[in-house]
Amino acid sequence: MTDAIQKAGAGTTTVLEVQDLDVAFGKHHVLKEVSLTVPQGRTLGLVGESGSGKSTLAKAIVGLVKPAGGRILLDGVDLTHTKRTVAVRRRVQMIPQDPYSSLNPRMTIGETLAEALDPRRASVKAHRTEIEALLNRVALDGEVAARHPQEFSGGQRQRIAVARALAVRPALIIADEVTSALDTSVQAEVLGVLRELRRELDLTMLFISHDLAVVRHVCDEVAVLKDGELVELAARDALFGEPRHPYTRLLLDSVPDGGPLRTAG
Ligand SMILES: Nc1ncnc2c1ncn2[C@@H]1O[C@H](COP(=O)(O)OP(=O)(O)OP(=O)(O)O)[C@@H](O)[C@H]1O
Repeated sequence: MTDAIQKAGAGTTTVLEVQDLDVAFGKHHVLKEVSLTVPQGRTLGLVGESGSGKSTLAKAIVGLVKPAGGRILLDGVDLTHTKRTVAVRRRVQMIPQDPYSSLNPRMTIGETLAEALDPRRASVKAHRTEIEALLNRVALDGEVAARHPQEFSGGQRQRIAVARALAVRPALIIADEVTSALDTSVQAEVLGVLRELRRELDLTMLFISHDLAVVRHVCDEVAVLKDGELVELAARDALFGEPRHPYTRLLLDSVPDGGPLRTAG
């Protein structure tokens, strides 16, 4: 870590704590001693060029990638040394990038949400009220529960994916490029829903995006990854107003309006 990194959220409960995380694929060292925290009710943005390691960090947190070193703590429990039981996996919910492949096409929206609410008793009938409330939370009508994912637009599917993540009542939501497959107007619709939910439900979120404008719109703090190293972590306004690390300044200079980042390669 460099001295450009400011500790965020002092004095609040920490939900996610990543300590000196190392991930390697063979000889390729993809994450190098990454440390960050996400306090309760806050959204941390994670930005960086393509290949900087953003998705790898998300995968390590949900247990899809095994770290070579360091620790990941969720509500103080060390996930790197804990068996990923169903109960542990439910504590972190990922909203993936692709709304077209993330929902099971054979299940109705109601069945998908019922399963997320209660895997042991995934009955739409038993959970009808909660399902309707979840759909309303993401600005959808309760009657969509009877329909299948392929009947919806990309933005609607992404809102359904948000509802499914909420249904699990996770400690942490990881949103990995949730708007990058969507048109700009639809992006705004999904981001509006997320902002509203954060306020109403006190959600704790790691929000991964290569799009600085989106991050500025949604996040409280922002972490900058460069070639697997965390070079800066600061409150949103500080990062956008007075970036301390030269690489952050470079990223901001390359997009004066805060628009999408240019990617490497
Ligand atoms: N399973 C894997 N095996 C080998 N290398 C991998 C694997 N997954 C990722 N990598 C490599 O790790 C590096 C970081 O990839 P990662 O997907 O985490 O970057 P990213 O910042 O999320 O990029 P993007 O914005 O393009 O999704 C890349 O060089 C990638 O090729």
